[in-house]
Amino acid sequence: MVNVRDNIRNNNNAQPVKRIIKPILIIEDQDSLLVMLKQLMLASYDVQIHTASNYAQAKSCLSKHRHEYLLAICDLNLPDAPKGEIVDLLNRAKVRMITMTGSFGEKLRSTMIEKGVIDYIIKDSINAYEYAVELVGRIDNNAKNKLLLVDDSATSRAIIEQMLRLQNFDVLTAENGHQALTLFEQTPDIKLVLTDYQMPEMDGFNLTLALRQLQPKEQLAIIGLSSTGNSELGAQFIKNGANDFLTKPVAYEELLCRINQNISLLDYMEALRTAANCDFLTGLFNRRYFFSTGEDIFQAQRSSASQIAVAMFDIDHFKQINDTYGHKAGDELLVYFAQLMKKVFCQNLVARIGGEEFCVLFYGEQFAKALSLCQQFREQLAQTKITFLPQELSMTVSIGLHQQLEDNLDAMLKKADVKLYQAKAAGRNQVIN
Ligand SMILES: Nc1nc2c(ncn2[C@@H]2O[C@H](COP(=O)(O)OP(=O)(O)OP(=O)(O)O)[C@@H](O)[C@H]2O)c(=O)[nH]1
Repeated sequence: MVNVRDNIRNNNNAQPVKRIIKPILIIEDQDSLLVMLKQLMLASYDVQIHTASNYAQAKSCLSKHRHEYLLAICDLNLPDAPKGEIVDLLNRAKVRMITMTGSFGEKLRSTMIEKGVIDYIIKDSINAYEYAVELVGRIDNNAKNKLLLVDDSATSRAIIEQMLRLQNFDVLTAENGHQALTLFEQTPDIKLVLTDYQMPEMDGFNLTLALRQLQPKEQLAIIGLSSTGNSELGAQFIKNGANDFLTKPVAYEELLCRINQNISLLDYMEALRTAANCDFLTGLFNRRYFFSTGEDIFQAQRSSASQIAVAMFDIDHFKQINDTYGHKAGDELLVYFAQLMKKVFCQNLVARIGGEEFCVLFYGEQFAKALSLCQQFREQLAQTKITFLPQELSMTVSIGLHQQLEDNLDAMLKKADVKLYQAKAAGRNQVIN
């Protein structure tokens, strides 16, 4: 649990407000603290907050809403329940809780863990409240993270699963490596695998090796579980491709710290990948990604004697749109344009390769649809009115489509570019192929 240090943090109010769908219950008898916590929560999240100043009010809230709450943040000592009875009440209502108290003691700490609280926070500074607010966001976010727990011991599996569910993770379980692999292949969005070593059919090392064939360390975290007294095992797990390891029996706080750290690292890597490969304004792939991935697709299609087509798109008179309505309006139109591209060309490689220039690579079964999809996109765009108050704006696009295979992707793009300029010269708002 956390003993929060008293250092002053910069409050960055520029951060966007995150929406939390399920309401939160705050139980606190001191009005000033209740108001402060509520304000901190509302500054960070768009969330509905219910409040209670004592045990009786909390009971009344739970009787009406207990199935709805994401969690409760509760003061342990309430005027009408001074011995922490609120924890049992929340447990009976099956509502997850973060407890807050003015004192810290080892006995209290272990009691809180035994009673299944998410976290136990000492109210010693503003940081404690900020930590609680941050934790709420993480718990809400955890529902989006799929974890696979692999252990042949039903008891150990049940204990760890309960710890993970307490933190709101989406948990899948398997009894051995084979089962885990099958589940993983059916559920590609699993983010983290927690695996025991000794299991029948396929052990943790072989599972780790097999998973690494499917996903690299930057996209899937694997944490090995090794038994106490076998220090070799941890190192072997890492050598076989695991990101981390833990000793069994697993301590709740250590498990969560390791999982959170590994997930944060994956999220960070994902953000870096997005920043490197995607255009900031539209979210489409950028020029660099288009050329590297496009070249791989080109070579694969060529070696299998498959056909491939490339289309270049350029918005008509875009400078005029910027000059008349401003750069912000221009940006909005670019975002709309990109969204429509994602929708119409969803099965193809789409990228923004310049200011108002976009590219699509058609391959596989999509090759035959290239011309009709380009026509459909051009027509739909021309018919759309985009609201940019107080005006309604519209735009058209010229498209050059090249469908004959050339020596390389670059040569195909050059041919598509020539056709694009023919489309511009012929009066714009048309596809030349
Ligand atoms: N708003 C906005 N404008 C951009 C962005 N990137 C490029 N542009 C603008 O796109 C315009 C492109 O203008 P031109 O190359 O002259 O072409 P055009 O006006 O579209 O004319 P044609 O292509 O001949 O139909 C320029 O005014 C750029 O400033 C961007 O990210 N946002």
